[in-house]
Amino acid sequence: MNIGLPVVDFDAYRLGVDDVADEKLDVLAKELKTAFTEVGFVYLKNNGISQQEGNYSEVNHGWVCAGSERLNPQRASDLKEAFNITTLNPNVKWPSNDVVPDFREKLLSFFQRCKDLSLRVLRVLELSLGVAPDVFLGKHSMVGEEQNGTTLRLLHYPPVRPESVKEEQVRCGEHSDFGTITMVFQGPGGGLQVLDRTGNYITAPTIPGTVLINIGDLMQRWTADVFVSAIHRVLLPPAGDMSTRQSIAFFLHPNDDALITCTDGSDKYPPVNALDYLNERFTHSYGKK
Ligand SMILES: O=C(O)CCC(=O)C(=O)O
Ligand SMILES: [Fe+2]
Repeated sequence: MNIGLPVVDFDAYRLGVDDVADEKLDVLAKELKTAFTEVGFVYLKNNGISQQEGNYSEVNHGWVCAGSERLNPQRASDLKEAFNITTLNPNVKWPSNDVVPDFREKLLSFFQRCKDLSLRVLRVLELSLGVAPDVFLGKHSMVGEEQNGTTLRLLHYPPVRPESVKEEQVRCGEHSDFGTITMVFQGPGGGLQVLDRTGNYITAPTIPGTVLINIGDLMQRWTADVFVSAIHRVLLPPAGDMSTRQSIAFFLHPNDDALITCTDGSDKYPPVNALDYLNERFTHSYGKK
């Protein structure tokens, strides 16, 4: 299958592997650097998260509407709803266990797995750039706690009824992600498209057993544009296709109080507080301005 996006085999540093040889990490670092410099997206295979774990269908009941959001402010609101998990704190509100058995346990453990894998990726990215160890990891020390906005998001795109679609409305408007990196698990139908450097949208199909990882805007800024945060979107299904669409996204963010300074030592972008930066971006996409 020619998929147009790079695939990297993460087996050497998959979840559960504690002993990894430096040479193997170096190979991964080179591969991820190429992918994130040239495209901004990569499929990570043999990453340690099983297809079963990333299987959205087990958790597809009880999702709540997150209100209307438009990721491309030029368009009408995105045709989707979502359920967000931003904390591993057990004291937040969850759907009742009677209504959705195991929902909370499954999602908390999935959050933890996504956290672990994304921090592994960050370590490899530190290596790839030759920056001091901990430059990224040190600023992601509170993922899953109140002082860090990392979010696991269950996305549900309802069937599209042509008569109720507004002009220019799509499932997910053109946007780039805001944070550090994002991990995406798409349902079987795919649907995601990624803008490449030549200005064409390429299809990012679902590849079972992989997780799709992309760079967010804050990471692009942090690396002084070495890594690219690619625009992506989900259009409407073909006319007459009444299927729903589901996906899960894990948006990794730095700790709220992190000061983000270009890793190359330049002042291409002035230092910025992570929370200030992200709040500004969120305000924009919720149309609050
Ligand atoms: O639904 C998807 O596959 C991706 C959604 C997305 O890009 C986002 O919510 O940032
Ligand atoms: Fe996105």
